[in-house]
Amino acid sequence: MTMLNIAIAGSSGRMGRALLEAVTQTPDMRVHAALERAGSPYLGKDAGEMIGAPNGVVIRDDVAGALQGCDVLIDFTRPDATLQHMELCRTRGVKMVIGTTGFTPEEKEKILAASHDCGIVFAPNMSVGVNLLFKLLDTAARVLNEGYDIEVMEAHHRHKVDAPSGTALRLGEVVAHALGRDLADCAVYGREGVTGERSPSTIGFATVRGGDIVGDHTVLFAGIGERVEITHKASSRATFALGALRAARFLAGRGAGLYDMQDVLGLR
Ligand SMILES: NC(=O)C1=CN([C@@H]2O[C@H](COP(=O)(O)OP(=O)(O)OC[C@H]3O[C@@H](n4cnc5c(N)ncnc54)[C@H](OP(=O)(O)O)[C@@H]3O)[C@@H](O)[C@H]2O)C=CC1
Ligand SMILES: O=C(O)C1=N[C@H](C(=O)O)C[C@H](O)C1
Repeated sequence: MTMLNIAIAGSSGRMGRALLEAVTQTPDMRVHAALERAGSPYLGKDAGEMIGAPNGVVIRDDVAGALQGCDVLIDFTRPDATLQHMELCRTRGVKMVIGTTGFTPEEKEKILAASHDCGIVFAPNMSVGVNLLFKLLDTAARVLNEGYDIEVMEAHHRHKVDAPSGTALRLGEVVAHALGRDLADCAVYGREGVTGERSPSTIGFATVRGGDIVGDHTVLFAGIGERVEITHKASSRATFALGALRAARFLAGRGAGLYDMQDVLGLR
């Protein structure tokens, strides 16, 4: 059995902890390094302590050092941090799984450019269920292509900093692509005041933030006399973490290039 050495960025975060737990329980992977930002109160602590299973891996902030001997860096942090980590991975040929959301189009271009030098899986949602949803949605949008108003609704925990979620935006992109539209031209992000009647060519987005909601997404097709709703609800971050580990294993056997979970799951 070949062991994969995994480094985890943002290891004390919500996804960082879920990843520590998942890697610890995976026989062909080991936690090679656990990273946090300079000044973090977690630096110097045993990473395993955060999940109640000390493992001797000390949380550190020197990313370059952590990448030595590392096969894949898994990064669920913030766009600025991910891009900094990516430049170090790029020059060292370390593969990367990027789960961070909230990138600008220009930042996404940088990820594409870096993928010419190292393998990167970049996906706003690593769960199998949501990636199946993307497939189902493509079919639904092609069938319900006239007479149905399309709205994307999402709900997340109170700590989430970006909106709409990366997943909601991808859901919108899938629908727009299936209908031959460009999301940038037809998206409506929230409504207020006297908005006028709904334009049929728009794709609307609605965002809810509260409590500990892990992540709910619904795409609504509202027609005359019927509604179709396609929904996914995540009840644990383990689903995202396990998807990220599948992505890391997928990258192990591949060269440079930009992939997403559709590639990893063979759904393309
Ligand atoms: N693709 C997917 O399947 C999923 C994607 N996500 C995305 O993952 C990201 C993280 O989510 P979540 O775990 O809930 O967030 P958290 O805030 O819980 O964790 C983020 C971690 O990144 C660290 N971090 C932030 N900025 C920096 C920096 N500049 N340098 C180094 N480390 C930094 C934070 O440290 P500190 O606390 O010190 O700021 C923290 O440890 C979000 O973008 C979210 O949308 C989430 C779930 C699933
Ligand atoms: O921040 C989160 O928590 C999540 N973020 C991702 C997104 O923005 O789509 C995926 C998941 O829904 C959880």
